[in-house]
Amino acid sequence: MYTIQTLNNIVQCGLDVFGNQYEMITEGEADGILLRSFPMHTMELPASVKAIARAGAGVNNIPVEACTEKGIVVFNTPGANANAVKEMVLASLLLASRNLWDGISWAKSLYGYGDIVPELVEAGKKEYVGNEIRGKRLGIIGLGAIGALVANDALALEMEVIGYDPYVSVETAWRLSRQVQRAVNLEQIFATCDYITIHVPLVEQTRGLLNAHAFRSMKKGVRIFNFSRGELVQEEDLRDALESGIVANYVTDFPNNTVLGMKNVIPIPHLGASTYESEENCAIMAARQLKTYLETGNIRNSVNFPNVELPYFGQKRITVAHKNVPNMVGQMTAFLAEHHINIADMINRSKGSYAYTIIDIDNGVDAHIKESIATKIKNLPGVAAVRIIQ
Ligand SMILES: NC(=O)C1=CN([C@@H]2O[C@H](COP(=O)(O)OP(=O)(O)OC[C@H]3O[C@@H](n4cnc5c(N)ncnc54)[C@H](O)[C@@H]3O)[C@@H](O)[C@H]2O)C=CC1
Ligand SMILES: O=C(O)CCC(=O)C(=O)O
Repeated sequence: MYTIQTLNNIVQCGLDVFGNQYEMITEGEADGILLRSFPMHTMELPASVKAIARAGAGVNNIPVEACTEKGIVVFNTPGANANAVKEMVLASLLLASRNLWDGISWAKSLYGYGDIVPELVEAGKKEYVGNEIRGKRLGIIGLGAIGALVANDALALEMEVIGYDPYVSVETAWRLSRQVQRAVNLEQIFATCDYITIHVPLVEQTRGLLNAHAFRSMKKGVRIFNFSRGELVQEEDLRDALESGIVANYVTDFPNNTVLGMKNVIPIPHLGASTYESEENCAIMAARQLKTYLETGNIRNSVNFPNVELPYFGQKRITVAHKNVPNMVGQMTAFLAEHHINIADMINRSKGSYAYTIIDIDNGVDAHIKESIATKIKNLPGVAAVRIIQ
């Protein structure tokens, strides 16, 4: 029996993945945590927690580094909500270009004028003339799951597309149309684009990516779209750029009180991933990854540990989350050798400064011996967490 704590509303089809061997709780000690945008940074993590699954892409709401040190595996759901965000970006391109936000607000304000409303509409519509997006240049910062989808569809809308992503993955590169131009630096995007959309994670390196320096390099009248995270944009610098007209519109999925007070901001209440389809995709994927990890120790789509999969058929298994330093595996297997325990299968993978090892042992080993070996491994310097799965 495992316990899962949910920190946000998770759609039922995701919860159904767990089945009757799981207890779902909203408070208390759990083996796994399932969440969306709940801010976990100030939360006390019980020692019982083995894994955290984010039903979504961004993990800036989770204390990933602290989790890694404790051997807690953090998962996200890459690509599961990318189409939802892409569609929102496409809608926003038109929303901002055609002055739809102001035009619709004005049209609604005509309620009560009676029969002259059509006349007022025709007389007033000249205030809301916009631009077409065909032939305009779109700059995409971050060509991951979302950025790549936006790039390909913007080409289909006959935009010229240029992307910047120094870390683009091979899979994404394969999915990208060859017509997407490659920027070698951000300046190339800033200096030449009519529209700029950001699709990068919020990390220290990207915080304040759009700042005074960036705005100064941009074409006057550029329209900016932020469906990634509010903190990627330096707010006070944005205010100046909006006031001076360098930025014609800022469409953001992350409104706060400061940004709401700025002119030409189009605020959207974090609806990028809010489609029934994407909520289901994310919840199911997150739940499956969490369940698989708890039951088999196999890791798929973790942001802090490597992908590690060894087929599991109910055999005895030891899993170890540890630092990526020499002789870790040697020391672990030495403990098994001391007790004459045969290793049936084994795998070790690393990701950055951490690694993860799965050791399958022959059946028939006494429980107390397994516990004693697990304790010895746990006490090795550099080991963050040990589990025995049986
Ligand atoms: N508004 C919403 O509801 C949603 C927001 N998001 C946000 O969008 C972000 C991106 O999501 P995905 O495309 O699914 O993630 P992803 O991980 O597939 O793509 C991110 C891309 O950014 C690139 N990158 C990282 N640092 C960069 C830098 N300094 N300069 C240029 N490129 C850089 C990476 O190489 C990667 O290709 C998420 O981290 C999240 O914050 C994601 C889903 C929903
Ligand atoms: O769960 C949500 O609606 C937010 C999605 C999001 O921001 C993400 O996946 O990074």
